[in-house]
Amino acid sequence: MIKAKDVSHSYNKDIALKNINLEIKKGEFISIVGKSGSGKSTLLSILSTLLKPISGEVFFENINSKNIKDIDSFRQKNIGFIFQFHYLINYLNIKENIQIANEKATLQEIEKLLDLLEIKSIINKYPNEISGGQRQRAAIARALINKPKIIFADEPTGNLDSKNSKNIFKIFKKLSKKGTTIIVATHDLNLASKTDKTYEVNDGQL
Ligand SMILES: Nc1ncnc2c1ncn2[C@@H]1O[C@H](COP(=O)(O)OP(=O)(O)OP(=O)(O)O)[C@@H](O)[C@H]1O
Repeated sequence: MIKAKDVSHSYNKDIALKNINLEIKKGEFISIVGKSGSGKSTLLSILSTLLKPISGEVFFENINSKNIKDIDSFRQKNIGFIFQFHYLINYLNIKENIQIANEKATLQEIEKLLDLLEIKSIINKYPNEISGGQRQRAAIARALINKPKIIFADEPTGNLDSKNSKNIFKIFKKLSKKGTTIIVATHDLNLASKTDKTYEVNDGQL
């Protein structure tokens, strides 16, 4: 489903990634670990096509990411993003925050998703009225409303305690069992051990 071929990247003259080769299959739940500055976020940004590598290629179902038009449309339809900070909009309630990602989403679809994430009761609450774990789950709901085939999550539990972090990984596991491909960068080796496969980035090498 996702393939990286000889991917290297540098910022100015600093090499961030060296010759990465990687293949991720449909429905796999993958973690990327490594110490701070090792290149996890850079790899995630390149794999998700948000960042163009200096050299090498990334493919999604055989679409080369160099094919900007096709890849933009693929990204829009098929990829969901979750970040360390939730980026919910404070003056919108949770339902409205989710509708921002998909204005055609029905109340029934939103409720079903919130039910899956066990936060149905907060649908009319505002981000500053709920807990950090609930906010992150709401951000996951927003990423899921378009039914993405692939989810990229960069340190999604970075702001959460261990109980909430474990819950988020349980949700990812559930989604991957239903066929969603999930790629998570984390510094938490315990959480990484819950995924199907873990890759370590060390000084830009996999
Ligand atoms: N926008 C940028 N400009 C210049 N250098 C950058 C930029 N982003 C990352 N780097 C450098 O690239 C290397 C890899 O950074 P990256 O953010 O991918 O690591 P990381 O493993 O995600 O780190 P962390 O766990 O701290 O988020 C580091 O040396 C970093 O300083």
